[in-house]
Amino acid sequence: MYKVLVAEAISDTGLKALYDHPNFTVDKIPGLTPEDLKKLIPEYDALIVRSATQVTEDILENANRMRVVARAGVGVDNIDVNAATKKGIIVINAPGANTISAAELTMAMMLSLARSIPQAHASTSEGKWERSKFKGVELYEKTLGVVGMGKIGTGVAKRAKSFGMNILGYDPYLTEERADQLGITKATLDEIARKADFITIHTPLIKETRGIINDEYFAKTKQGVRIINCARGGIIDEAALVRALNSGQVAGAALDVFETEPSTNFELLSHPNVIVTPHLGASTVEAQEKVANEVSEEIIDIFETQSIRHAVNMPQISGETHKKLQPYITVGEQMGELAIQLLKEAPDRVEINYFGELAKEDTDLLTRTMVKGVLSHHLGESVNLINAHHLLKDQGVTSNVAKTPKSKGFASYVELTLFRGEAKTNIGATVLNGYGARIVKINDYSIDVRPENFMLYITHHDIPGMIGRVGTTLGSFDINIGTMQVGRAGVGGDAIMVLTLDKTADQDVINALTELPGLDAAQFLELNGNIPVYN
Ligand SMILES: NC(=O)C1=CN([C@@H]2O[C@H](COP(=O)(O)OP(=O)(O)OC[C@H]3O[C@@H](n4cnc5c(N)ncnc54)[C@H](O)[C@@H]3O)[C@@H](O)[C@H]2O)C=CC1
Ligand SMILES: O=C(O)CCC(=O)C(=O)O
Repeated sequence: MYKVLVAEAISDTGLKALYDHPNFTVDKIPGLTPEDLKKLIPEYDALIVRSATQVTEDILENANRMRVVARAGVGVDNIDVNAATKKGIIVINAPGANTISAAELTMAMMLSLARSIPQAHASTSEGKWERSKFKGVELYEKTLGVVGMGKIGTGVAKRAKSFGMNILGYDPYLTEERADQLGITKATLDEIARKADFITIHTPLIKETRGIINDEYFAKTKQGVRIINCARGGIIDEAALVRALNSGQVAGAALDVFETEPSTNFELLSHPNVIVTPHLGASTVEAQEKVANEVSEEIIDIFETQSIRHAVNMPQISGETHKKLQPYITVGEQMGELAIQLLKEAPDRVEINYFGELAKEDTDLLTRTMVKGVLSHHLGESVNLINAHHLLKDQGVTSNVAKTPKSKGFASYVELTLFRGEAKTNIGATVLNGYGARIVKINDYSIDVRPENFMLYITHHDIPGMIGRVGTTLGSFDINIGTMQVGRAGVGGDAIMVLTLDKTADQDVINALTELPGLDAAQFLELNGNIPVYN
């Protein structure tokens, strides 16, 4: 049974997949104090939060069973992703599930700002009839600057276009082609300041965006600009915003998010030209069902099939790259497992060389897979694809990855070399079209082996009768040979034999083999075959 802690008010309908699953128990305990969460967390395999729970390093310190922290939403700034990575915990989110709700709230905020709807409502409900006080502006033919043209920014741009607005978009990833496609104009942040009547923020809160809208920026904006933030507090400097509102440089601000939440910045919250909501961007029935459903399904997949889709602390690769790497994933982990057994001790240096077509791809996932294979020999299940790089560094192992797009005998070829002082072992692999993955090099000998769970690695002299003697010896122990491959340096010289066996070979078998004339050493190799699947 996997235990999931839901630490916030998250849609039960969305969590249904988890509630109904026979392998999961769910405890929904919203409103835990940090101390209580820290006490409870060691019992759980997964944690689901929204934005109110701070998942800090201190809380994660005791999360020894935990494999997944799920953010039922987009922004993961309430989760210490680095601390999670160090502990090998996957952090997932639900990108896209609340895009429509956040975009619609932004439109509601913009219309409310343009027509002072909340202020007019407050006045009217007090019995006043202040028609001239609440004369607004149209959105039609106004310029909207969208800072951050990701999913929500794009959703806002599309909706604002239908109101007849001219859209300026700023995003480091926005291309001219994409802007043309959307019917908007690609702009800089300064161009938005100079030209926009409304500015809306849709970036994450990161080092680069913290305080990006500040005194200096307001000084460049059009007088009377209106500003909306339904992304994250802290992107707009609140003190600077109050100054700009007081001076009239900013005619109005609509804020769903704040530097600290719940906000106590009453100078801002109660400013007559400010509209505020308590972080409601994703608070719709639909978005809450979608985010909860998305993270529930993904948690089940991670535990049941090791399939990870939306990890924020994993390399994100395109579907196309994923398709090209997939055939190498299993053999990559096996290469690591074999190499560490052959080296017989922990490495102090790891080298990975990619050649040919593979070298043209983003191979980080495959590199992590190999490193995981190496490290799991000594570190067991505590190593995974999330913390593989981190643990390697932690163990004081240096690593180097080199890529040569020129092919090396095969269309694609990858070689893993482990070093320990003077000792070294290397394993090369490729994927043969239609035949699957093959180990094609071991310790500089050319070979052709399809890896299996039980293998035997023999070093010997290239003399007649060797293969027969090994076969007879294994037969005498009732061990069936699956495949047998021989590689040699030259006729009559040093050689290796790699066999796949139908069962394990114990020390008695190894002793019997090493007594054979011409046989130097025999080593039993085992693969665990704990191979993840990626969608
Ligand atoms: N108020 C609420 O309840 C909600 C708030 N959000 C917030 O909205 C943000 C955006 O969400 P999505 O659009 O789904 O994310 P997204 O990842 O699709 O888009 C973010 C965009 O910001 C861009 N960006 C990053 N740094 C930038 C910079 N310095 N200047 C300009 N653009 C920059 C990125 O390139 C990306 O295109 C989230 O990070 C989250 O914090 C999301 C959902 C609900
Ligand atoms: O859970 C929530 O309502 C907050 C949504 C949000 O801010 C996000 O998804 O980034």
